[in-house]
Amino acid sequence: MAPSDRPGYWGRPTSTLDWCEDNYVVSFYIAEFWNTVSNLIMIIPPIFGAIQTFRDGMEVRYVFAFLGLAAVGVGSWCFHMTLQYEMQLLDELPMIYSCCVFVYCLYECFKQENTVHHLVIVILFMFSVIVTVVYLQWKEPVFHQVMYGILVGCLVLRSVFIVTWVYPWLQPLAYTSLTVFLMGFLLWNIDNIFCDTLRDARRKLPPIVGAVTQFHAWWHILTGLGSYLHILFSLQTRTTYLRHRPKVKFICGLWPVVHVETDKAL
Ligand SMILES: CCCCCCCC/C=C\CCCCCCCC(=O)N[C@@H](CO)[C@H](O)/C=C/CCCCCCCCCCCCC
Ligand SMILES: [Zn+2]
Repeated sequence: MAPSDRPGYWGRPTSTLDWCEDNYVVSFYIAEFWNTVSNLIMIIPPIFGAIQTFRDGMEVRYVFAFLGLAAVGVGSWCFHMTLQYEMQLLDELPMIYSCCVFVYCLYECFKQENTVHHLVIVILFMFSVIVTVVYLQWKEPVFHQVMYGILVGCLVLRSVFIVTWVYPWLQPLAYTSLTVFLMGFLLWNIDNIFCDTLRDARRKLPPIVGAVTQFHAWWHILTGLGSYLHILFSLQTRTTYLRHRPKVKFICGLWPVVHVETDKAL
């Protein structure tokens, strides 16, 4: 049966990008199976992070940071499942918006509690609007990638400043986040550059190799983890500055969360 006749087929791909994973191979209902399910790491932990942050009475910007990451995960799930252009926007535009929230959190971490810096908000809002309008007109993925890269570069510079000059003891968390993120970026590039070789290898080798060599899926996992750790770093910086005595705990001895004691904790 041709893919277009199968139940669950979402229609001819209309996205401007189609990744290296072969389409509709694992499931009739999911165009890129591994690229889709790997988004769970970007959805589930940040939701718990948002709940914990809300319960601890922390500033709402950190709840938005966690929810922004979860929104990227949901958008990315929809995109890889369908390969439809509208879903691609649901994946890529929230990457810009949530990164702007991260930038705001990290550049405003040494300000009085619950103060709002309107100028920074206006600048980041204008940046988001301009990127959105230009990208809707000029459907060039490299434009989106460069804009996203600029925001990540701002986060890296600010993180390095904080752990060099203010809180050196946060270096392990900051550099783990950065290393994990950059490893993901390396695999994202390998997946794009060596796609033909990877596809050939997958066809000749056992199916398990096909699953573990989906480097775009690994990019989701590593960038999801790196971004989550980045929010923890940002939260740790902020709560240390506010003298809220943050504690990093490991759920099941494995998964890191920041617990904070504030007067507003529920
Ligand atoms: C100091 C640590 C920095 C951590 C920064 C974390 C910022 C995270 C912000 C938002 C979360 C986004 C999570 C990424 C989800 C990816 C979803 C995805 O795969 N989307 C694709 C479509 O499926 C989309 O087309 C992919 C775009 C990839 C763009 C890659 C550009 C990366 C640029 C990295 C530049 C590094 C600069 C380093 C400077 C020293
Ligand atoms: Zn993706």
